[in-house]
Amino acid sequence: MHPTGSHPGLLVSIEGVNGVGKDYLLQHARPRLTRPSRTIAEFSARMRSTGTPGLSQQILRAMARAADGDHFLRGSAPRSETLLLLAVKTHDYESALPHLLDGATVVEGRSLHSTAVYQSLILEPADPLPTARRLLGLGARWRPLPDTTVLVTDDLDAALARAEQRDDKIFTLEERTLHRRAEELFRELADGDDRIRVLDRRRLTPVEAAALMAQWIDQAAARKAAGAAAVPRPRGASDADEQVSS
Ligand SMILES: Nc1ncnc2c1ncn2[C@@H]1O[C@H](COP(=O)(O)OP(=O)(O)OP(=O)(O)O)[C@@H](O)[C@H]1O
Ligand SMILES: Cc1cn([C@H]2C[C@H](O)[C@@H](COP(=O)(O)O)O2)c(=O)[nH]c1=O
Repeated sequence: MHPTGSHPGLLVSIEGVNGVGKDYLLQHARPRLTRPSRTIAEFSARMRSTGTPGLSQQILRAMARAADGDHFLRGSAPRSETLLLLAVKTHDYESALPHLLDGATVVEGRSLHSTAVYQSLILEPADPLPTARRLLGLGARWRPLPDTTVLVTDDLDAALARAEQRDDKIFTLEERTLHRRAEELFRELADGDDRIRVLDRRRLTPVEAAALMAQWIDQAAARKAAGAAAVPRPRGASDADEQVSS
């Protein structure tokens, strides 16, 4: 199987370390978008949500239990955990596909780049970049990479302080180191990849940052619409999903 991503809608991901403002900026950017959009929630929001858990929530909750609350979902089986996280992101795409086929913009709060970054740091801490690229390639065999990615960056201490305040918890030194390395690795993956645009909050007010995010998504959607040929909706594509919200 080789997914081509040949759906008329735009698949966007928002990436970046905890507390950088992915969710905050997206909430302010979405009302500015000129096309209808849907969102796929970040992992933590999904694990908190109530109601009947769907497949991805069940996987994430099982992983959180096995990891005994570890912030990065680290249990004792990092390879299996990596495959499970790739399965979650594949399931997210399958859930979003009906909307993408209808031409909607779907915004993923974290996508395959997050899985590649965090899991490569866990699997190969001494030299994560080649593993991160391999994991992106592996994920892309099962679902397309996003058409465009907005990597949000900020002063790391400021970002982590916001996450700590929001969650009423303090990161350990080891967690802070992992966050710092994740920030570096996100940037390394962005270097030379024209599908990733870096939104540096240090140079922008929140209003400007949200406006720029909306502008980039609109531009990418317009490019995609100009190039996309209509594709038939596959038989059996389901409208029922639990994490894609309008
Ligand atoms: N410009 C801002 N002004 C005020 N509060 C902000 C701003 N940006 C972010 N915040 C707040 O900081 C906290 C972290 O932001 P947010 O939840 O958007 O980060 P995130 O990147 O989605 O993090 P995570 O990956 O941990 O979910 C939130 O409580 C959010 O409301
Ligand atoms: C996708 C993904 C995420 N993580 C980590 C990254 C974060 O620290 C947490 C969840 O954060 P959220 O933004 O609040 O949802 O999980 C990971 O370790 N592996 C992954 O594949």
